[in-house]
Amino acid sequence: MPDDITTFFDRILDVFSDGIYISDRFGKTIKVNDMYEKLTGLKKENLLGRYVKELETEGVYDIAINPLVVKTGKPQTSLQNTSTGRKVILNGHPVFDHNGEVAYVITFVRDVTVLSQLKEQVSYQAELIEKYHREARYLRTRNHTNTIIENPKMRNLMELLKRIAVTDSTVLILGDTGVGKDVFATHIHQYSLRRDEPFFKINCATIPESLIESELFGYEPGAFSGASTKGKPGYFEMADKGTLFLDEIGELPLPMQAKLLRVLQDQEVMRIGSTKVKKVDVRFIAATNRNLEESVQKGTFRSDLYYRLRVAVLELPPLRERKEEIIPFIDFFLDKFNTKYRKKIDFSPEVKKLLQEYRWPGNVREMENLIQGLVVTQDKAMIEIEDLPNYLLNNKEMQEKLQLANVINTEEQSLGEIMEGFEKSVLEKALASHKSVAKVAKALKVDRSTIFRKLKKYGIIQ
Ligand SMILES: Nc1ncnc2c1ncn2[C@@H]1O[C@H](COP(=O)(O)OP(=O)(O)OP(=O)(O)O)[C@@H](O)[C@H]1O
Repeated sequence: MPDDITTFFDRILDVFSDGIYISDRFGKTIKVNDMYEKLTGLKKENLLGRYVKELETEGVYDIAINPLVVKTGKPQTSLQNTSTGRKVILNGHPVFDHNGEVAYVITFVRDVTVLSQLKEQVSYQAELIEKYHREARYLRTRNHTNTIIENPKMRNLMELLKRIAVTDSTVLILGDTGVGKDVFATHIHQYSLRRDEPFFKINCATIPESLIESELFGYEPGAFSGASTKGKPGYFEMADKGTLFLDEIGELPLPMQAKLLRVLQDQEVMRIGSTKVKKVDVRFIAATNRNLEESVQKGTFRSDLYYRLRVAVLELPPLRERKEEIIPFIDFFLDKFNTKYRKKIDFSPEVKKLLQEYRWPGNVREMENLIQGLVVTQDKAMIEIEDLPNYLLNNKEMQEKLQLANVINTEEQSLGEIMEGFEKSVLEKALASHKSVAKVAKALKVDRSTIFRKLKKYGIIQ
């Protein structure tokens, strides 16, 4: 007996490479082709005669578009997750009766599991690229110095650094601007077990307050107006397995301090606009030139965060308190910039002496900039005091030190000559402030005739 048209119709449907699902205007399943079974893992006999709403309620699939097609009379598209874990794209079209009413809905179903996996992979790769971009950007801005100048005073600090580095604990680095907090943070990472993992730095003072949260936590696509449609991982996620250096932590706004504390404690982050919590494994190093204890008292820094951060503290003294490091630093930077600019410039002993006496309010950074400036701008082989920028010489304290530096010249003078020079400079200073021989004698507890004789001897009075 020849097959009837209905049987043929079924076979025709089975030829399609898309899944086909036909329901009537009430949502009752009328026809399902072979490909639909294959894509969804659902059997025809379990679907035919069943209502799509029922199937949706039972969780056979998560979304049905048929009711919307019936309601609007217009084609609809949607993404459906089937109970077998596949992702399919649905294209539902209305089929009208002679009254113009929707009689059937025919839905074409296409498997996009691979496509969506690819999409996920592409967005994962995009995140990786972003991460490497940021890392490269940071490395480019870093000075390529791996040297930490070590001398007996710094050795204790270096030993502490190495001991702390391997413990994986949070570190707080304290010190004035330019003392080398950044350099020390990098070294902690390099001496740690995470040395082959990423190292990121974020400066809490330079990121606008409104952006700090999204920079740290990242965001989901379209999480807020102005957010990228792709979404973005934050520094906490990007530094996963590695180290995150939070510079100028004292400038972090209070609401962010609370959120940071939670991350430090739980090692969990949630992107803005997401409901998913992500575990991260980050070692934190924080640095500040602020007195955090004072900030805690003033209420601008959370005490719980402060105590959580100060598990291990590295306190870097200002350069003026590390005097024995000044000459090694001068030699280090001279060598660095002479090599860089192909020059052979040196400093005279007087210049070196003067730089040892200088206060260095900008610490190592100030010295680095000074030496770079001199190497770049000077042509002579030996830099003398008069070649130094005025600000170094123009303050009273420096003038006095300079005077003293000129008095003490151990290379060419005997002890007697040095002492005489010193005595002369003390007497000049005393006479300038006390104005009379009698007062100088009284202040220095020496009789008047001795003072008078010495003032004459040194030519201070006639
Ligand atoms: N021990 C060191 N050896 C070599 N270079 C150093 C050392 N310490 C600091 N420097 C150099 O001095 C400059 C300032 O250092 P760094 O940026 O680490 O200071 P900082 O304390 O982090 O400053 P800020 O508080 O302003 O961020 C850098 O160019 C750095 O390379």
